[in-house]
Amino acid sequence: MASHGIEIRNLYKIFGPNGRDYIDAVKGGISKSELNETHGHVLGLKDINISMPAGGITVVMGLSGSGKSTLIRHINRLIDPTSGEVVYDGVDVCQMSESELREFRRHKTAMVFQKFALLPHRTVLENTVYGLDIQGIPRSKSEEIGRRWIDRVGLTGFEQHYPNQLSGGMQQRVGLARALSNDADILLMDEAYSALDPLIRVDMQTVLLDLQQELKKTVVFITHDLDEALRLGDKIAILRDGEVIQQGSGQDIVLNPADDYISAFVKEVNRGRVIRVDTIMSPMPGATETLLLPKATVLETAARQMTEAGLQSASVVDDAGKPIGRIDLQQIIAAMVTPRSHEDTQIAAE
Ligand SMILES: Nc1ncnc2c1ncn2[C@@H]1O[C@H](COP(=O)(O)OP(=O)(O)OP(=O)(O)O)[C@@H](O)[C@H]1O
Repeated sequence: MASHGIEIRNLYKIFGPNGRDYIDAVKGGISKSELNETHGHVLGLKDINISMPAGGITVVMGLSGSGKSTLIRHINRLIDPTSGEVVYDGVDVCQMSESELREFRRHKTAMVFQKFALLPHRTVLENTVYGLDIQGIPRSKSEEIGRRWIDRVGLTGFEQHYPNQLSGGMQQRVGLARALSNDADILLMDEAYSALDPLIRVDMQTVLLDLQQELKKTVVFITHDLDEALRLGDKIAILRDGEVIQQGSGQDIVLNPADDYISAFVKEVNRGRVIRVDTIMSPMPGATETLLLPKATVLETAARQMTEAGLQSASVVDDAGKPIGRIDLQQIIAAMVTPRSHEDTQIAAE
């Protein structure tokens, strides 16, 4: 099944009985607090425009209350917009009839929740095939599908266990197996890993990245954690007070934060795990070095390989293996150090 992207266009959500009446005021720049205090309505989303690539992971990031859940719930229309479009495969989800929407939700989308939402009296296998049961797929067929996904998320041997016999990470694996078993193109993950312990969380990120290599679903992943966003996101959109304040690749965001708010977020990031060698190399056709690094290699990996090989420099090659540039350790170290902020420079000058 070919994946399709999701186009969010001019999406507004104003919570309250007469949301539409305040669209012009919101377009005119009324603040969230003024809309609430003066008119008793809550600005959920303001003019959201995001292209979510087919077969890629789009991460929506922001602090509590920034509008992440409101946004993801528009994609399967658990929330109706005040205005705007959510286009999937040429069709605006917001204009679908009840029956079209039911089909869309059932066959094109799957959700993974933070609290797993597993049924306590059902086994791992029964939970995994729950969606298939609802679709009326015969048990013999659904169990075959369910067992396959249980195996893919690393839970073989636990089919007959109940959720309370499993750790949090294992329960989330069941949540993922259940979501994958209906073969939906769109995977919606709302803070799916936020309740997990840090190491388990990184494990689950790896599970998703490994599966995604092959499945290439259109994934929308909500998080408030920048490290998670950078690890998972082919694209990241950062929300604040219902607005997108920056979107792009993790590297774009780390290298060119749009404002002080995002600068503060990215300050603590390990730049060596985000910045790629082709971003900082000196362009130079023709291999001059013995070590060849693929262009998407991140700086930390490049530095490790160069150090292990006892080399000061390497050639950077494109996807076809053709040399396109050269990089040395000095460049890598310079790029890995966070630039001084305006404040630091001022303190140093005093
Ligand atoms: N049904 C509702 N009625 C009124 N206001 C709402 C409703 N749902 C959400 N909001 C408001 O919309 C804004 C965005 O909320 P949302 O839950 O989408 O944020 P979030 O980024 O997902 O936060 P969190 O990380 O805490 O879940 C908040 O100000 C919230 O209070």
